[in-house]
Amino acid sequence: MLEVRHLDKRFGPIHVTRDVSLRLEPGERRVILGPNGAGKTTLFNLLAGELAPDAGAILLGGRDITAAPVAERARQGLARSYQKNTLFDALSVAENLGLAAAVATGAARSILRDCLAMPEVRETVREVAARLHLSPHLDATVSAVSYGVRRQLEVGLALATRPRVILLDEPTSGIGPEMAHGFHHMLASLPRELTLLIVEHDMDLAFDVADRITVLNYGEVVFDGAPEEARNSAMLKDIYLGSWENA
Ligand SMILES: Nc1ncnc2c1ncn2[C@@H]1O[C@H](COP(=O)(O)OP(=O)(O)OP(=O)(O)O)[C@@H](O)[C@H]1O
Repeated sequence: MLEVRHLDKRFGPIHVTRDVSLRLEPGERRVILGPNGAGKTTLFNLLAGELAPDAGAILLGGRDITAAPVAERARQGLARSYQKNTLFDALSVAENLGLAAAVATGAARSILRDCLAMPEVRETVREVAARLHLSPHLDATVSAVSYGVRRQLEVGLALATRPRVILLDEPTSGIGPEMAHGFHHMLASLPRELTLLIVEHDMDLAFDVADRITVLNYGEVVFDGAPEEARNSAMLKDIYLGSWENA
């Protein structure tokens, strides 16, 4: 569903993405792990089209999207969520979801109210809210909801575009460990038509959702395998010294 071939990126002298290759099957839940500065966010930026690689190729559903702009990738079913806040604070949860759904279908009008007046948008909002446990918060203004709900909504915005593949950049960052596990179980329960690629900092959380784990270190894939293999890998224990022991 998503394939990365020999991707390479440098920022001046810093070699941030080194010959990265990945292959995600349809419906797969893949977690990218790696210590600070390993190149996880850069890889996401390359996949989403926010950065251009120096070499390598990206294929979505077999089609080469390496040179496709962000909007074109989105049209082809690639969505991403960000670590940073991308929500409209003054709008309600439903309006945020509605806007994402309407923009994705090309149905957005100049007046926001129109979005939620459209039955197909309302249906998407209802469905996404139910999947992400946001239904009780739909009418709340975003500025009034908790940090955890905001993070759920960030994922909701990506889901509302009805993508085939979602890239989630540390969806649980800043959330306490108990809520983070709940969040990951919620991600794990998303429909299998969706392929998920999740950057996660915490190995323990990765085990909640991952079918397969890829570990980046200094921009390079140093591990690609099943979660049980990751759990038993001496090399990964070294890379993650400390945080791994706590996992
Ligand atoms: N635009 C840029 N210009 C120069 N260097 C950059 C740029 N973006 C990232 N880097 C460097 O590339 C390396 C990888 O950064 P990146 O943010 O991709 O890592 P990460 O694995 O996502 O880290 P974290 O877990 O801290 O978010 C870092 O050394 C960073 O300083």
